[in-house]
Amino acid sequence: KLESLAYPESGLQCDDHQVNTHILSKDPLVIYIEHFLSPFEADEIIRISAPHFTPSTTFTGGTEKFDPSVRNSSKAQIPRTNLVKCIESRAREFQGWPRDTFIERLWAQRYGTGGHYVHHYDWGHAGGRHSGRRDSSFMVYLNGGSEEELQGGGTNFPRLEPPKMDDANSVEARRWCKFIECEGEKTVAASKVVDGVTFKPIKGNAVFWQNFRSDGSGYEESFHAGLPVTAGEKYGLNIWSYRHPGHRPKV
Ligand SMILES: O=C(O)CCC(=O)C(=O)O
Ligand SMILES: [Fe+2]
Repeated sequence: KLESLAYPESGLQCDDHQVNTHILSKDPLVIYIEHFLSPFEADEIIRISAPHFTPSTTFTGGTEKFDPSVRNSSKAQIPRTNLVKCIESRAREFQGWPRDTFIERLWAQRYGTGGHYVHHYDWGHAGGRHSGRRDSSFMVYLNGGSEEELQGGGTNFPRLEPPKMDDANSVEARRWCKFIECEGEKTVAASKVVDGVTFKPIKGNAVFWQNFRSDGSGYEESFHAGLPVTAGEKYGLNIWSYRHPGHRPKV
């Protein structure tokens, strides 16, 4: 992991950027972020990633494998343009510039119809002889929001408790059902019904969550999946924050 960190650049100039945050859970911290990227930024990430896509792999017991039954998508390491560096910087700022924590080089992901990523943790190698850990994750949606463009492909957390909603007309339901799948929606019927909370892929929006407690133990609630895309194509952006106490960039 240490080889693939994107160190912040001093003197980087970025425009101010505003997001809307919706807290789904405080422990673990899980936040749905509206407008994490502007539509222009989302399009630009897709454009500069396009030449770099290769089949996605997974790691089991230290070996890299391509297994479409586990993860069926393509991934691209994104070139570090100024726009990308500003998004890295935004992701650090969002978390309060945590100590000893670095953004990993950004990856774009593309799922075709039928593409998916089964339930997993983003923990990577934690503990043992590895003293670093993938502390937090952002899943940023680069497209989606209309049925013509994309159906299915939500990000599901089976162990998170859905927000309390007394009825479909409550303040909570009217707020949340824009961003998570609610009972009776077509989107749920299109894939199979799954437990927990499923965030909708909507262009520019993101889900942020914490993978570890401060004592270093992993959150079981951070277990998640990219549900199958049932129509169209889905583009996502992964932003992982790697915490490694004592690590400093080489100068
Ligand atoms: O595509 C998604 O919604 C989730 C992707 C994911 O979990 C990952 O890339 O680690
Ligand atoms: Fe993941």
